[in-house]
Amino acid sequence: MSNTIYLGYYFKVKPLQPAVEILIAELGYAGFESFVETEEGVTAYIQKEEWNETILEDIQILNSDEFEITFTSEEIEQTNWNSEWEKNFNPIVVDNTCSVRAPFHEKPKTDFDIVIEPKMSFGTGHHETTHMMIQHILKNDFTSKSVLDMGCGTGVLAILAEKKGAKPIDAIDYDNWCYLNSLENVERNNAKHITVLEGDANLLPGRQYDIVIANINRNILLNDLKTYTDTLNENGSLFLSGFYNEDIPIIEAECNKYGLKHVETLERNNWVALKFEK
Ligand SMILES: C[S@@+](CC[C@H](N)C(=O)[O-])C[C@H]1O[C@@H](n2cnc3c(N)ncnc32)[C@H](O)[C@@H]1O
Repeated sequence: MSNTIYLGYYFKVKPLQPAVEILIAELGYAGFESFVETEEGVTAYIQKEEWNETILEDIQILNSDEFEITFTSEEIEQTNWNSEWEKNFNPIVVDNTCSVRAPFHEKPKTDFDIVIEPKMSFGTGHHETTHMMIQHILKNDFTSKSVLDMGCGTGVLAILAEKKGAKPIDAIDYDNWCYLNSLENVERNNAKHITVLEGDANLLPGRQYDIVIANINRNILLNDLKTYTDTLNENGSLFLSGFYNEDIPIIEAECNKYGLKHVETLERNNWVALKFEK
């Protein structure tokens, strides 16, 4: 997947309405391509190659006496999953059973149909790890199981878990963008049993689940495995991905330390997704 350099602009707007709406409209005309509304205003992103010094001069509301608007900016490197998707154009179909598609795709004839607008969040099914986690969810019984989707990205796995009958479901991501994107996608898919939370493993003490799903990366998983295990009910299942075949021994050893048994492995292009049982 290609990475793109974006400029992120963090606008503080007083009073908030209707200024934020006008600002977003003007920024959109000026070439900014995604927006996240915040408590103080809006964060807007533009590709660096689209940027030129005069762009902000055309944003009339910035010179208005009615509103007080200040901003800071920074350069960030992001994968724009929407443009990856537009390049590929096809929905992702996993095992002829689950499709993950953008709103502009036609509805495929699959048992499970998930509509995602990923913006900058990870989780369209293009990536091997998401694909394999979808396969695990499809193959396992989620009916009436309580589920944690840790590192939810777009919320795609939590949404599929709900479609497979799981409830209640917590979907957690420490990234504000992913948190907001998951909220949008949960609503877009009419999911009723998913609570989206912004945060990390620190939110877990006191919560219990039948199934924990975490597609993150090797180091974060190793660091947080003990907390995931504590949060898992007896006889519960843990699905892990975000690492390579050669990482299996270290992940397995850490899981064994907490009494988890490795029961299944999926592999795609050297990426793996493992199932453990407590
Ligand atoms: C590889 S993506 C997976 C997204 C989605 N679950 C999927 O399977 O496609 C990993 C996600 O984990 C989030 N993440 C990374 N470290 C985290 C942490 N310590 N706690 C919570 N979320 C984290 C990232 O923001 C990212 O959205």
